[in-house]
Amino acid sequence: MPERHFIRDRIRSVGYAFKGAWLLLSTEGSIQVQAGIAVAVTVAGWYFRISPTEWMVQLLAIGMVMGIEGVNTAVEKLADYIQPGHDERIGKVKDISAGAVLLASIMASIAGLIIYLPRIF
Ligand SMILES: Nc1ncnc2c1ncn2[C@@H]1O[C@H](COP(=O)(O)OP(=O)(O)OP(=O)(O)O)[C@@H](O)[C@H]1O
Repeated sequence: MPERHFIRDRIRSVGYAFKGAWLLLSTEGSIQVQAGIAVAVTVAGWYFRISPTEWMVQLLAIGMVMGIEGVNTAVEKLADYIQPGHDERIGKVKDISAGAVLLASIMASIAGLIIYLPRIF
């Protein structure tokens, strides 16, 4: 029964993904800081009664930053496994991966300023 296998395999994949998300959140300092910021802006969203559109932007920004941080963490771990010693190419791969997190974080911060600055000042 290929359909049954398909569904069972998808459920198993979601289980692995939850396991990975928990591993990320419980062991990685960078994502824990981002999770803390996510909680803070969620509280701010309730406090300032932001609009449904602003909620969508905020939630997408949180997901974008934390998602890219997760991929960056995976790239770093894979890089360390492939090359535990010093290697210029590995350094570049890690820099680019960290740069992706930085770009997402800058854009998310600007979106946050657009939402909250008019409410604070
Ligand atoms: N094997 C390596 N070869 C060359 N340069 C490296 C190597 N590992 C790390 N680097 C350089 O050091 C920087 C930091 O790497 P590191 O793996 O410590 O990342 P990090 O962002 O500090 O990660 P974390 O704090 O989550 O462990 C990289 O962006 C890269 O420039």
